[in-house]
This record gives sequence, structure tokens and C-alpha cells, in this order.
Amino acid sequence: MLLIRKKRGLGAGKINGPGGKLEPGETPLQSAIREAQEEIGVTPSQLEERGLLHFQFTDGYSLQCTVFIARAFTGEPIETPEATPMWFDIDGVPYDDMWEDDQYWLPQVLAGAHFIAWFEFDGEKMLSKDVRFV
Ligand SMILES: COc1nc(N)nc2c1ncn2[C@H]1C[C@H](O)[C@@H](COP(=O)(O)OP(=O)(O)OP(=O)(O)O)O1
Repeated sequence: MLLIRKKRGLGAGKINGPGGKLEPGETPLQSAIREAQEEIGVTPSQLEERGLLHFQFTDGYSLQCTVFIARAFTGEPIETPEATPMWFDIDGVPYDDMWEDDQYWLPQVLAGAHFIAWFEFDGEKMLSKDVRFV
């Protein structure tokens, strides 16, 4: 499984999937492909939309994320100023180095599930969770 170590921005230092904000007029799918290209130089394909994440931070910041998995890609993963690409076994996902919410939905997504979830965070600490598999 190809993930990244994020080098800057929200969650810098954590392992995550490539991702970021939508540009004007962009769909989540287009954004997912562009972010992977920008962050690690690969073009993902065979993408499947698997979930919707809602994050509310206690300082008022909130974001909604669409989660995709990609079954293939073209290009060679490269390190960029934004991220370092990292390979992991499906059985060795490094949850201790990831956002706390991931352990509550990523295992099920890797097993084929679809989900919608709401999380409240105080900085990097998760305060509450509501995860529904659909
Ligand atoms: C709060 O919990 C989070 N959990 C998970 N799994 N992922 C998160 C969490 N908070 C943010 N993220 C992810 C979602 C996106 O992939 C990035 C968003 O980071 P940011 O808004 O800083 O976007 P950038 O990478 O800086 O994107 P641009 O290049 O578009 O500025 O983190």
C-alpha cells in the first residue's frame, strides 16, 4: 500500500494518503488524482470512492474529506517538498504514526467497506467519533 509521510501543512510528520484541498471547479476525484501527482509524482487510476470524513476542530476549523482507494498508478513515486512516498504491507499499516481517526475506518475500507464518519479533534487529540459503515 502506497502512503505518504506529509512534510508540511496540516498533519505534517504523519503518515497519510496523498490529499489536499479542492481547487475551484474541481471534483473530489479530480482533486485526488492531482494531489497524488503533485505530492509523489504518480497518477492513480481505478479509483474507488469509499467514504466521507467530517472533521470538526475545537478552534472552529472544520473540513470534509472524500476518501478514495486507487488500485493502480502510473509513474514512479518520488519525494517532493510536500511528501515522502512510503510502501507498507496491508497487514502493517502504521496507525501509531497516523491521525487517530484512521484506525476506526481504514481497516474496514481495506476490507471493502464504504463509510461516513464524524470526528471532533482538539489539535491532534480525538475527542469523539461517530463512524457508520453503509
Ligand atoms: C483530523 O484528522 C485527519 N485525519 C485524517 N485521516 N486525515 C486528515 C485529518 N485532517 C486532515 N487530514 C488530511 C486530509 C487531506 O489529505 C490533508 C489536508 O491537509 P491540508 O488541508 O493541510 O491540505 P494540504 O496538503 O496543505 O493541501 P493543499 O496542497 O491543497 O494546500 O490532510
